[in-house]
Amino acid sequence: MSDSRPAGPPPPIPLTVLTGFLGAGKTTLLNRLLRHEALKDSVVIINEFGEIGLDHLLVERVDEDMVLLSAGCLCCTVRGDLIATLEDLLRKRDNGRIAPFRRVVIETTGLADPAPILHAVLYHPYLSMRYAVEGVVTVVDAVNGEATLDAHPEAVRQVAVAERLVLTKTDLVKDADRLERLRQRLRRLNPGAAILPADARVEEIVSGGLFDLGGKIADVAEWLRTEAVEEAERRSHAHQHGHGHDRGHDHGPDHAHRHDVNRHDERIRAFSLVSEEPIRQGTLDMFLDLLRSTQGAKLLRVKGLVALAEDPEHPVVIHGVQHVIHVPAILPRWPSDDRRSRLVLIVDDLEKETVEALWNAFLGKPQIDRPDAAALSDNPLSLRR
Ligand SMILES: Nc1nc2c(ncn2[C@@H]2O[C@H](COP(=O)(O)OP(=O)(O)OP(=O)(O)O)[C@@H](O)[C@H]2O)c(=O)[nH]1
Repeated sequence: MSDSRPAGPPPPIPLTVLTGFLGAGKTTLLNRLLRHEALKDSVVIINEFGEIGLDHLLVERVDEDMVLLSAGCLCCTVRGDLIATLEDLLRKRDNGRIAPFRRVVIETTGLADPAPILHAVLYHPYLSMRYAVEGVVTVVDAVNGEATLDAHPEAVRQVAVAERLVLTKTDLVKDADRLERLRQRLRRLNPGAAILPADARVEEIVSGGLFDLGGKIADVAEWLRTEAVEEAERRSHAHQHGHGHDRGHDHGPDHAHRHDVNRHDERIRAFSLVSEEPIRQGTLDMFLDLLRSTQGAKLLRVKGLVALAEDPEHPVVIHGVQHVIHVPAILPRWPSDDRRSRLVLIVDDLEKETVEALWNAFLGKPQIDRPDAAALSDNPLSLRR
């Protein structure tokens, strides 16, 4: 029997989460994004508490839950379950009841933690095949940003999990030092995220991630940004071991903050783990599994590019949020000459040494007074602090 349908699953649909604190400028940015050709056939999902002023955009009702935006995008409001909404969209798309949208943008409410939204997709066996979570874009208001970060841990987490940070309202801040202080704080919270101006090109804001608009692998090195994380680690390390003698150090306006461990964002840090040698699949799985099960709540974000010993030519992309670690893609080739396995972790109140000890133990790197991999797998609680 002949079957003319193309073999294999359809390419995954890129999904972007747009977040940012109340009034930061999410809707303003979204409106600009949706006017761009690249986002024309998008679906926008807005959760029920989102006070988004869509009236001027609406032209036509598609069904009771959806409206067609003038930009050629569909918009729906999540009243209940996000998973059900994402499934329903696929069903309607697959049976031709709605146009074959090319991207989903989820705009969260200002107080939302974006992690559960990423979980909903990454953890779901079917949705994780059909949607490609491209990442989180977090809008930060330059006027209120510092005060918001001080007062609201949700805002700190929104910054920490982002792939890209868009700084709005810089036109209202005349004090360049103040702006630089905010930028430095954002860089400390999430050194791997690009900080973009509010008028950045649309392609930079939505497509600098793991997947391009056609669902293909895009610039993974940019997505990972390990160099930025390593540089931030070096600076922080140099800072702790002598004041101001490293080249990157300055005693700028943020200096005093670095020693104030009571600030919520002092608990959040980013670091990288590197291996020069390819890693066996089983070892990687065990490491990630143990990390996830023992430290999941403290893992805000895990990203990585790993050379597997079984197939070193095709690096594996690791993508995780808290206790969910997902392997979305095996790349057809290395994105650059750097073929080291690299993991970038953004953690809340977790010491690098704890994770590094686990990593080294699994990779068989000898350490003083540390158990080896066998001891760890025999007693998975042995490294918990
Ligand atoms: N001056 C200036 N104003 C901006 C900028 N971006 C947004 N705004 C203004 O900030 C206000 C809030 O913007 P919104 O886009 O509604 O913010 P939001 O994050 O969607 O707000 P909520 O949905 O209530 O959380 C509006 O009055 C915007 O016009 C900017 O870059 N510069």
